[in-house]
Amino acid sequence: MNPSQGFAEQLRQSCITDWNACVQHRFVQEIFDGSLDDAVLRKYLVQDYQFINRFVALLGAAIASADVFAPRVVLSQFAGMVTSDENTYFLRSFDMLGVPEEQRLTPELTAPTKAFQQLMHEAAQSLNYANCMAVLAVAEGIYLDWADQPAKKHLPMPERFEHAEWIVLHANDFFRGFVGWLRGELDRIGPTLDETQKAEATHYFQRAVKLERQFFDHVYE
Ligand SMILES: Cc1ncc(CO)c(N)n1
Repeated sequence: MNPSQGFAEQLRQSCITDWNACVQHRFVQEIFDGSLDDAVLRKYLVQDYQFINRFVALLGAAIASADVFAPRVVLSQFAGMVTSDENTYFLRSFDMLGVPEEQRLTPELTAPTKAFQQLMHEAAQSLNYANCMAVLAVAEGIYLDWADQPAKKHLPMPERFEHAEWIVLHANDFFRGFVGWLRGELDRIGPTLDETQKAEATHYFQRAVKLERQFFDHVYE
């Protein structure tokens, strides 16, 4: 690892192949050009709603384990967005795609969804701020990087809200600010960690990046 980079960028560089595979994924190409198959989108959203469930619990653990008040405020405001605008996006998309109640609440979980839930559960249970922030920085950092990429900036938005809104939820000033803040927090806490804690947070980060890639891949299987 290159110590002249901050902790956040060192972590990202340590899994750059999988990170970039997510940013350039077929799912991303197809959501931007509106060609995403409804069956693929439906599988993705049904599984992702179960991801979000644990993700909000992980935000709670990060709020609980933060060292000072300021990060609790930022994380709480982000939790507010996920449980309002983002939650209603899922519900409106489920309505549009005709997803029944049982698929919204208790679908059969796929292997990547289960593994991601397990990872977030472990990070939350550790009640260790660095571990929680490592997983959050992956989940939100990859989503910012695919949704907000310069190459896509001048494309017209896809027509359907199920496509367009999923992009805009991850490419707006609030989200940019939040992800920049997450990266800054990792840079702030990285140098305070001993080698054991640093290795643990790194492991969480790397597992999360692998799972992000598997999650995108598996909606096409
Ligand atoms: C799998 C996955 N990773 C990250 C995000 C962004 O919150 C999401 N919605 N789903």
